[in-house]
Amino acid sequence: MTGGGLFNIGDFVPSIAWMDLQGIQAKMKSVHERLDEMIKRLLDEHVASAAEREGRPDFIDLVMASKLRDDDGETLSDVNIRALISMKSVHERLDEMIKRLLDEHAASAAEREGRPDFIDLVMASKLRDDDGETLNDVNIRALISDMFTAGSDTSSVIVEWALCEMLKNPNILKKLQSELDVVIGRERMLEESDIMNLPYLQAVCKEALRLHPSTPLSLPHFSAKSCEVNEYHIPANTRLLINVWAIGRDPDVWVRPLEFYPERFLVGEKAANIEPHGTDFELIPFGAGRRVCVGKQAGMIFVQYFLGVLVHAFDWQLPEGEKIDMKETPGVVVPKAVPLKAMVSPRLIPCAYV
Ligand code: HEM
Repeated sequence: MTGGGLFNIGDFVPSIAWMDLQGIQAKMKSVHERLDEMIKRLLDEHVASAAEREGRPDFIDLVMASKLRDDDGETLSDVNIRALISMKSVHERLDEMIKRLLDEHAASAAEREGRPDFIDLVMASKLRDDDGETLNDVNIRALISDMFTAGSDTSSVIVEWALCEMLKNPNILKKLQSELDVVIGRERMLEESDIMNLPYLQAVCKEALRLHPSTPLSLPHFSAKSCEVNEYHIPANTRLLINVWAIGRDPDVWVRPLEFYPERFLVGEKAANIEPHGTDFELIPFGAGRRVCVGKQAGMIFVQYFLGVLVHAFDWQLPEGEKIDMKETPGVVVPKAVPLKAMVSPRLIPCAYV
């Protein structure tokens, strides 16, 4: 999974792909060969134990049987079957984890009496079918799986970048902590409902998304047909990348573009009305248009909530002699090359942490 997300120059400049300059293709090939060997061994063991399953075929027996069937003219080859098993095992582990989470969630329903959370609402919608469409258990687990895969790293890298920017600019950190103290106080933790009363926290998060968008080249798009965009001709079947990172640093759009300056998003400033939801093209960390991130609202809440809690509940300091290295490391999501190391100390009353 990590290899699949690496930035492979050959994917973007196909004429030099054969050189495999970073050795990524060779590495991926060797990983696949090892996985394929392992699955071959598994399949051999499976064949050897066929007698034990007599009359109780499992998934692999059924897939193997389908290899022999070709009423629709399509059959699975040995390679297809091994690829299917490799993806299936990853999905099965994630699915098992989500099933356990849902069981735990159901067991603690009484504690949430009158305060339904996201899962309670999704589960309730399973029973509603006024528009003729309902979610089944598999749909719900897939939705939660999407939240884990598409929503975890994308949110956590922004929080880390924002903390680094603030540790480099302690006045911003102090200003944010004072806003949190005035609005929430020091006797309880931040709650999601506080976010709308915290304009400086919102501005800090937008500024982090501007300078450090989680997916700097968005996700690749593909032109099914040829089209014209802003007088540029885009041929059919072309892979398109949008440089969100460069748009966020464009000096024609942003005043002091390279500076971490959250105030630019406050009332009265030039960027006060710019929102990152895909309608203002100067700031599109979630993409825009038909394929805009479906989790953009959730993503904004995750980032604002996690950052807000961390900054409100703790004082942050760099260890003696530690310097922040702001280098990025390539990937679909761009984290810091050197993870942030910091020391935290509590700043709320002790019972607020329970
Ligand atoms: C700060 C957090 C997040 C960021 C920065 C982010 C960013 C993005 C971006 C740039 C895209 C591609 C948009 C395009 O193709 O133009 C995308 C797509 C997507 N995101 Fe997110 N995302 C975040 C959180 C989430 C969360 C929490 C979820 C799930 C609940 C999610 C689910 C998805 C899905 C399913 C797509 C594919 C949409 C499609 O192709 O139609 N994302 N995201």
